[in-house]
Amino acid sequence: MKTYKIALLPGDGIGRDVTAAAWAVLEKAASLNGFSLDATSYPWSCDYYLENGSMMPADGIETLRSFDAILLGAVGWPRKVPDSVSLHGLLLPIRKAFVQYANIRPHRLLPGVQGPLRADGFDILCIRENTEGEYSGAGGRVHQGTDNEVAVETSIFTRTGVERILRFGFEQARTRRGKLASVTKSNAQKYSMVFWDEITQRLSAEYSDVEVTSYHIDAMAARMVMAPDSLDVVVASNLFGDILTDLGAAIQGGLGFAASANINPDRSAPSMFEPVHGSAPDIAHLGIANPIAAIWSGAMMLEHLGEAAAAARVMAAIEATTARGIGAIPGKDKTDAITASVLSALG
Ligand SMILES: NC(=O)C1=CN([C@@H]2O[C@H](COP(=O)(O)OP(=O)(O)OC[C@H]3O[C@@H](n4cnc5c(N)ncnc54)[C@H](O)[C@@H]3O)[C@@H](O)[C@H]2O)C=CC1
Ligand SMILES: CC(=O)C(=O)O
Ligand SMILES: [K+]
Ligand SMILES: [Mn+2]
Repeated sequence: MKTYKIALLPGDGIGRDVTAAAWAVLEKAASLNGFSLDATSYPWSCDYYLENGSMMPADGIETLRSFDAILLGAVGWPRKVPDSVSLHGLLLPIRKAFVQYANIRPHRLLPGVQGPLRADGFDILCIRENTEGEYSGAGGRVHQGTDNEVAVETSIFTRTGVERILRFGFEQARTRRGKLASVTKSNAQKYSMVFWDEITQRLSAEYSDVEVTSYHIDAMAARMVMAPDSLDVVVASNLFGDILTDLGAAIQGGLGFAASANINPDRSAPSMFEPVHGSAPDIAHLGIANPIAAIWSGAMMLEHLGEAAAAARVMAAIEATTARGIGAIPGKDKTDAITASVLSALG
């Protein structure tokens, strides 16, 4: 039987609950579809940091490299470890080291889910640049603690990095409704964002079948709320994509529904699948985290592994669950009840 090796990184807070839920669903879907998933779980997290002084061991990246894919929950526990330390100690290094440059985040209303807008049929795909830009980690602080203190954080945009994410966006648009929205702020940021717009323009000639429009990030935020139907694929830098995808999550009914895939399109290293949300300290330990975002992310993992039928089975089970009203209203159903419903809907 075909077996895929999966690294599980449950992380912190609700990351642990939703990863367990997703794993139960994925294992059952695999067995129903005639393949198996072999999990190795790593405790890398803020607790691990408090015990060991780092978010993962020095050879953590090399350990992960041998897996077919990584399933992650969420990383961060700000009461004990600064978020800048936890993020730059685990999540961001994995995305960069494995060249997971395309962060794919689908936002659509599941059956039975009522978002805050009148946006029936809301269905967009955000493509977020995932390895450079505003999250490059280039910068520093000097004269700390004095009146002369300076903090500098430089966004890095490379031709390779911008071109490959835009090409990825154009390709995705081709498989959907043929529209690409490229998001910048090139009126105010006159170097990096003008550079991005120029590359968008140049590539548009190669993808003449795709209708491409450039928007400023502020106008895009309003458009996502006021005219979401006008959008199909949205491509943006690391920071802009991060913000827009929490907005997309809100429009689709909440962070508990928003899935994501950190993809290495060349398959030269493993890709990583995780919900858009974080560790949600405000609801951790209450057993009410919505596992649908994590389960959907797991379906994206199956699709990436080439198990399209199993992925479709998981999506159908999620949709059958929300269509029955289970998990459809944030906070109403327990994590376990939603998971049980998805499991039984698998068949
Ligand atoms: N990819 C990752 O691992 C991410 C990690 N983080 C980290 O997570 C921690 C908390 O960050 P926040 O800014 O509070 O964002 P968050 O996404 O954890 O929570 C924001 C709000 O959404 C709610 N929420 C999130 N997921 C939910 C779910 N599955 N079901 C129901 N409600 C849900 C939370 O209760 C909270 O009110 C921080 O340490 C942050 O750095 C944040 C975002 C992504
Ligand atoms: C870190 C974070 O907020 C994200 O990846 O969406
Ligand atoms: K996450
Ligand atoms: Mn985010």
